[in-house]
Amino acid sequence: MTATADLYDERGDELQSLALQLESLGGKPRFEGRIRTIRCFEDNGLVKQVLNSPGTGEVLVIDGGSSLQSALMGDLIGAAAVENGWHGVVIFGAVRDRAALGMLPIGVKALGSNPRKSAKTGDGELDSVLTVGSVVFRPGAGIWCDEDGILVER
Ligand SMILES: O=C([O-])CC(=O)C(=O)O
Repeated sequence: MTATADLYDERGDELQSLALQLESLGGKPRFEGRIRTIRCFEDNGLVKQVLNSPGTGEVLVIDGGSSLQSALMGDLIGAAAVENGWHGVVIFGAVRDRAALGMLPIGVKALGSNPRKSAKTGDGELDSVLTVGSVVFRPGAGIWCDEDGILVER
């Protein structure tokens, strides 16, 4: 994968760059793909459902309202995402099972972690346009993540 810094030098303002600092918590610090999105709040029913379905080459971006009160993904959902071909998950919220997630061959970026689980009613919105940290995440747009940060197609 091209480094995000080189990609930015090539494409410049065609790309949005996320200034918000997320932690890299998956086994793959570098990942890219097409965006799918979920908006939810302290409820990961929809996240569980989507990552248990085919996501070949895609990156799920989750706007969890930046809540760190409960985890939106752990090692079981992470393993399901690997099985289903997802390239990565970017979470504006928390995960749990940090140590296990770090061993999985998938990209995970998140604000942090909390061992407390989320509700599972399935409340939330699938594939809407998200705006987080001044970056617009459109379903189908390209996203590139590495140690330097996150770039998203406009
Ligand atoms: O089920 C959950 O809420 C998340 C979790 O712990 C896992 O994915 O292992």
